[in-house]
Amino acid sequence: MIKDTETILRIALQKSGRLHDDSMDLMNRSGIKFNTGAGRLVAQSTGFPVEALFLRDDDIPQTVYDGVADIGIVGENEYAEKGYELEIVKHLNFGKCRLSLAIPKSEHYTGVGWFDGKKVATSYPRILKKFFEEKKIQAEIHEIAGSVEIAPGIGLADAIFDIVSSGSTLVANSLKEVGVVMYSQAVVVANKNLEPEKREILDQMLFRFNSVMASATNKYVLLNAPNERVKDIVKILPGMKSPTVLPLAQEGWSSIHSVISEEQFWEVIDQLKACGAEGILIIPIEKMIL
Ligand SMILES: Nc1ncnc2c1ncn2[C@@H]1O[C@H](COP(=O)(O)OP(=O)(O)OP(=O)(O)O)[C@@H](O)[C@H]1O
Ligand SMILES: O=P(O)(O)OC[C@H]1O[C@H](OP(=O)(O)OP(=O)(O)O)[C@H](O)[C@@H]1O
Ligand SMILES: [Mg+2]
Repeated sequence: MIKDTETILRIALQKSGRLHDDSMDLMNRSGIKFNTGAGRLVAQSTGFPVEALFLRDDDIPQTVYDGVADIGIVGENEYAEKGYELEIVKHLNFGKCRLSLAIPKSEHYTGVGWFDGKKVATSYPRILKKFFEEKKIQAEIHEIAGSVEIAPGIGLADAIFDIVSSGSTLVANSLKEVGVVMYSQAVVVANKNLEPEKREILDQMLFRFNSVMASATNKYVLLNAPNERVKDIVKILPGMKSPTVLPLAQEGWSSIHSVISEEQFWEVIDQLKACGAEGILIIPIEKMIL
């Protein structure tokens, strides 16, 4: 239970952009709602001791490091680029992308040595510098804040190092991806010296995040089967503990209930049907307490 305390946990969230909606959605589904108004940069939560600071994602790592915010939600790419030592307390499974090297489509790529003597435009100079040092590549790194993908086309650089997700930005700019340097997703980062009361609020928040995230990837399965096939079906459907088996009004038949990950479900559906399962229903789960 949340103690009657004055302590408030401050969380830095992206003000607008790729991570904003998913971050707010996760907080909302965790029962942490903010009384935000248009353009507000600070917002209190109703019913949970949390205050949000809405910032540009570039500023989140330092804000958490300095202790102005206690925790933050930011891409691993931005965290790695800024280089402040923070604790990654949770991977959030959204904002998934990679930081990649890309060159003009017409170029013949000969391996990482291609970059020797070349000029590479990026918003992630620190990560790229480290990568080139490790590979012993002498390249010029040209830092730009945005629209990196147009740099080769306008003669500003020979290549780029930028975020790739679907790859459509690269295709639209006649570039091709030639190497992935890091994979990234949104993470919760925390200041390394959180006081115990704040750590307790953080743990309660992470418990809620875990419940919400588990419910998103799991489904409740209901199906009917002849009694003599129940044993075989139970073997296929492990469930959280073990499936629930209830008698149907119709003699000789049972209803089987279980929880299964969506991925697993597509793998076992044919086996279930082969075992005589009928009337299979897949139902979304609102929250899942692990
Ligand atoms: N196409 C994408 N697919 C998935 N995740 C992405 C994509 N582009 C960016 N991200 C992730 O979202 C983060 C924020 O991206 P966004 O484009 O909103 O950044 P920004 O323009 O620097 O925003 P800000 O105005 O806050 O500085 C990135 O650092 C990365 O972790
Ligand atoms: O591989 P893709 O799916 O095309 O995604 C990659 C693009 O997504 C991001 O930009 P965003 O669309 O967020 O716009 P921005 O340049 O304004 O940040 C990123 O900076 C890339 O340009
Ligand atoms: Mg930014």
